[in-house]
Amino acid sequence: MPPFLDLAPIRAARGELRLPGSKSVSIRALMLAALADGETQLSGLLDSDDTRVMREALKACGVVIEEQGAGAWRVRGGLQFPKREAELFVGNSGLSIRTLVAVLAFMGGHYRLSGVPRMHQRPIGDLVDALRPLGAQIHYLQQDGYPPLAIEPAQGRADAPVRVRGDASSQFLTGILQSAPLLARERHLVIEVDGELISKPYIDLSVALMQRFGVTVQRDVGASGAPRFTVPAGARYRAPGAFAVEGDASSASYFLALGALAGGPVRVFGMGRSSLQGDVRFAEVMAAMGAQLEQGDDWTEVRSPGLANGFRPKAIDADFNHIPDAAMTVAVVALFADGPSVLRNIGSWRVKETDRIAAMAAELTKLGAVVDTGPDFLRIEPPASLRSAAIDTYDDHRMAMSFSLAACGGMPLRINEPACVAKTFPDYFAQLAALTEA
Ligand SMILES: O=C(O)C1=C[C@@H](OP(=O)(O)O)[C@@H](O)[C@H](O)C1
Ligand SMILES: C=C(OP(=O)(O)O)C(=O)O
Repeated sequence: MPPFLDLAPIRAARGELRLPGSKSVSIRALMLAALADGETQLSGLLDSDDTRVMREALKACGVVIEEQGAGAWRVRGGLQFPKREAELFVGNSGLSIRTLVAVLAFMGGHYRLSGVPRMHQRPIGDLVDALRPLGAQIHYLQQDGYPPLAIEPAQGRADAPVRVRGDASSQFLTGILQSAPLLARERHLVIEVDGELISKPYIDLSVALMQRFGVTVQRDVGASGAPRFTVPAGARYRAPGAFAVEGDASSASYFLALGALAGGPVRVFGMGRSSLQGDVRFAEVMAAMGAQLEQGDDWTEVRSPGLANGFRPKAIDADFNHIPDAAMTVAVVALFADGPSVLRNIGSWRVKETDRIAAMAAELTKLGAVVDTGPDFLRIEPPASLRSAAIDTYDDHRMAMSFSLAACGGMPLRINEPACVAKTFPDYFAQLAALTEA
């Protein structure tokens, strides 16, 4: 891809799209299939940078993963990975490194995990701190609390409940949950969250997928009032035979927003009422902002009169902790709203692909918005009319995808370094072009 992409003003958009597979479901399904007794036939798996690093990491651990056609992979699993020594590169996939570390800590081998420079600035200390009392031998290779890491075989184990913090990322808890069958061999495993838990729907997704692979997680509330999870002794993953990955609800958000801004109707297939991902709730945000929404089990459609016909989204002031990824799309839709919008409780944005609060504020400002930020919020006052700008993307796929929607503002727009969309949606711009009229 060239170093920049010039987008013509988008006057109208309509049509249908089959969504790429969900990143969150694909990466979970690869890990669970790798740990499950038997063979799993995965279909609809996302093919992108994030899923490739996960697949390659598991293969480097000796797991047999074979491609059988587009999105179709056969995984031969087992509770022990065959290779006990491996160097793993995880790019900038937070979900991959956090779930790999929790599992590999109890595999009895020697592993090293590293990523791109930004990955080495993304925190992992809360996960390591939770695993060490269980005997995990995890060493920081550069800076305490951050990758790269070295893992040695675990030694000894306290028989106490696992305590994990969940206020920087929910992925630490997801990692420990997924590794539970390695830890609950003789006794129940109890995991308690210390303090606040963010991004909760991703935990619901983890528990739902573990169930699909044969492990039931009991949920209740511990003595301190914090969420508590129990996995029974002897729990083992069983390959479900076939497993179909649903469409990506975060990727859907760009097209649903397109339907809202450019009129639509835009219908996405692969995500609807029966989806497991929390980001399906982005569709409700479009409805709250004044667009019309229709949904079936496996599809979602958004339409509106369109900006070109005088439609203005209603401003919104809400807590977006439950949909941190799709909330970036809301921030760009807010550029066109009938008043200032506030996105609250999005502090986790600061430690993702980039500092997303700072990046979002800088680029929205280039387009003419007046933006205010705090540790965990973003306030966006829309401009009377948008200025043309060259948008920097900070190697963040969601910066590139969400800002492409600003082209609905009637002016040309440049997206710098558009190739970063390869993290979760390699052909995003081709799909966008297919639905839009300049
Ligand atoms: O578990 C998951 O699949 C994810 C959890 C979220 O991260 P945090 O829990 O760090 O907010 C989300 O931003 C990420 O893209 C995917
Ligand atoms: C934050 C994201 O991913 P991860 O944490 O898995 O790198 C994302 O996809 O927006």
